[in-house]
Formats: sequence, structure tokens, C-alpha cells
Amino acid sequence: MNDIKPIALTIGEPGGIGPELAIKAWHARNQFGLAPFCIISPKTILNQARNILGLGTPVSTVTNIHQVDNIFDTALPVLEISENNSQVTPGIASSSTASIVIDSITKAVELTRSGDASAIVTNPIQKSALYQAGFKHPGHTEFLAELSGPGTIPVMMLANSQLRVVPMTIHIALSEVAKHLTGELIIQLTRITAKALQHDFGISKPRIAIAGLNPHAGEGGSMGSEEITIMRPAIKALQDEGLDVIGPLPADTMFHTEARANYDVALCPYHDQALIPVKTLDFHGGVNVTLGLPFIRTSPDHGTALDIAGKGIARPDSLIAAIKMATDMARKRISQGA
Ligand SMILES: NC(=O)C1=CN([C@@H]2O[C@H](COP(=O)(O)OP(=O)(O)OC[C@H]3O[C@@H](n4cnc5c(N)ncnc54)[C@H](O)[C@@H]3O)[C@@H](O)[C@H]2O)C=CC1
Ligand SMILES: NCC(=O)COP(=O)(O)O
Repeated sequence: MNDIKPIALTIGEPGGIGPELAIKAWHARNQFGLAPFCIISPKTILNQARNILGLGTPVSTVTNIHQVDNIFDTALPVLEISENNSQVTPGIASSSTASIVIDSITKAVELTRSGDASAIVTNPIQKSALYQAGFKHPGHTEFLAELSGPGTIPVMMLANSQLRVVPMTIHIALSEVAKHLTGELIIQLTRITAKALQHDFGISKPRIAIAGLNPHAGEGGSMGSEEITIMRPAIKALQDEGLDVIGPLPADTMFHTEARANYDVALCPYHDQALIPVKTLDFHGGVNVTLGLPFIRTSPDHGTALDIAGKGIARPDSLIAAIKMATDMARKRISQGA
């Protein structure tokens, strides 16, 4: 008997590495003690990946997620959604399968919100292919927030064993960052992050570092004024609430080993400022987790890797880490009676 409900794994981009990672993660289930999961997809996509990998993976359709626990030991459970009439070619992302990608995410959300799944783990999507098909959301993070209802503020956090980072702005052009970085945004994201670290990661008083936007955190205003006009007042307000927040820190000197020992999470004004250090320190062990949602969602930190899809060489480490993190979070919430 498993202590948590199954995990709902989405298919992601069918032409990417998601299908083969799901198969590899299933083969690694005993080695890593993975909780039962099912992949939400047309079965044809998994069969194709199975045949390419040649691992003889048993793939079994479930009509109901409650069947997953019984099947998981002996076969990779597939919760079938829409028929796949499109050709999937590994290494090629196509807008023709966008509805499958979106249906898989939507079904996973439905299952977690109804309490039938304990968490969602998403395989990577090819954002450009979805945009071509009319998908209006920059990525999963924003789409999941919309599916969660009005007022949801999603917070993207990437984590590995050495570093946790939160980009305060996500999928926007660099030229747009400064105007999106408001005091209110900094305060809201910091509060959500602090709460999640307490409840989901067991850090009773999270130490939070905030990176400056400009070189040298503005060098006293001579290299940009946002640190003085926007960031410092927001940080002061957070400190007055009792949160352990430092910053704005010069971003170039806050990620070396000794500096990282001073905080539990770093909030950074823009995407690459946050994601470059975490992916550089440990690309394959990193997990992307969305905080602030009414359900648990994790994901590998990498993308669709079209360049290696179908070659059998994609590493499942990050997907496995994402499944493990989702499981730990689900167990923690159960132990807290949440
Ligand atoms: N959560 C998500 O849905 C994410 C989606 N993406 C999307 O993925 C697409 C491609 O993005 P890229 O920037 O090219 O990043 P990428 O992570 O797909 O690939 C970067 C490099 O890392 C390698 N790589 C990635 N995952 C690997 C794995 N598991 N094992 C071995 N090697 C691996 C790739 O072969 C490539 O050389 C874009 O459309 C992007 O938006 C990117 C990040 C996250
Ligand atoms: N670079 C991180 C990323 O693109 C993840 O986006 P999301 O699809 O998880 O929102």
C-alpha cells in the first residue's frame, strides 16, 4: 500500500526527450524508490519511444488513476487521453501535437485538484511549437496559475543540492525586466517563497538573499537606481515583517560556495540571472518547482533537448529528482494534515 496517491506525469513535447525519460524513470523506480506515477498521453507515443529505446518496457493502459498502484510494479501505466493521429518524429517539435501536450497538463491538474493524484510532474514543452498552435501562456508556470484560478501568483523556483533560486520575472524580454520589477512583486514573491520553504521544505526560518538588478547592485546609484528606489524599500518592508532577508546583493559575487552558505534561497530580478548559476552547478540534478499553486508541481530543469531525442542518451536524473521532490512534498503535506 502506498502512502500517497499516484503522481501525474505529463507527456510534454512528444518529439522531445519526455517520452523516453518517462520510460527510463520507470525502469529506475526500484533503484530510486520512486512513488507510483502514470504518464498522461496517447499510448502510441509511449510505444514508439519504447520501441526506439529497445528496453522491452511493458506499457499498460489505465482507464482510471486508481489502477496505477496495482500496475506500477510490472508496467509503466499510461492514462490515455486524446487519440494521436499525428506523426511524432523524435527531434522534431510540432504544433500538430499541441492539443495532446495541453490536454495532458490540463488532465494532470484536474487529477491533483480532485485529490486523485498527489502531485503533477511535467515533462518539458517546446514553447515555440505551442505558441504556433495559439497557446497564449509563456510556459507551464503561467498556464498552471491560470488553471488554478484568479489571484494565484506562481513562483518559479529551481533547486538542486547546492542552490535554490527564484527568478522574480520569468519569461519576458530582458528589456522589459526593469519595468516589471516592482516593490509589490518583490514583497509578494518573497512572502510566497518563505512560506513554501517553511511548509514544503522544512526550513523554519528561511534565509533569503535578493540579488540586485544592476552591476554591483547599482554601485550606490551610479550604475542604476532600482536598488535604491524599488528594492531597498521592499526589502526593508519584508525585514519589518520579521523575514530574514538580505540584499540587494551584487549578483556576480553571491553564488560562489562561501556566499551560498549565507542563504537558503536567492531571488533574482530576471530569468538568466537565477537559472545560469543553478544549471551550471548541477544541470542534471536540478528541479523546477512552482510555489504558490494550490497543488504540487515539479519538473526537470532542462528543456526538450530535441538534439538528442530518440537517440537513447538523454539522462533521466532531473526527471527522477523532480518525481522525488514531488513525493517528498506530498508526504510532508500529509504529515502536516494539509
Ligand atoms: N519546463 C519546461 O517545459 C522547459 C522547457 N524548455 C523548452 O525546451 C526547449 C529547448 O530548450 P534549450 O534551451 O535548448 O534547453 P535544453 O535543456 O532542451 O537543452 C540544452 C542542452 O542540454 C542537453 N540536455 C537537456 N536535457 C538533457 C538530458 N536530460 N540529458 C542529456 N542532455 C540533456 C541538450 O541535449 C542540449 O544540448 C525550448 O523550447 C524551451 O522553451 C526549457 C526549459 C524548461
Ligand atoms: N527556463 C525555465 C523554463 O522555461 C520552465 O518554464 P515552465 O514551462 O516550467 O514555466
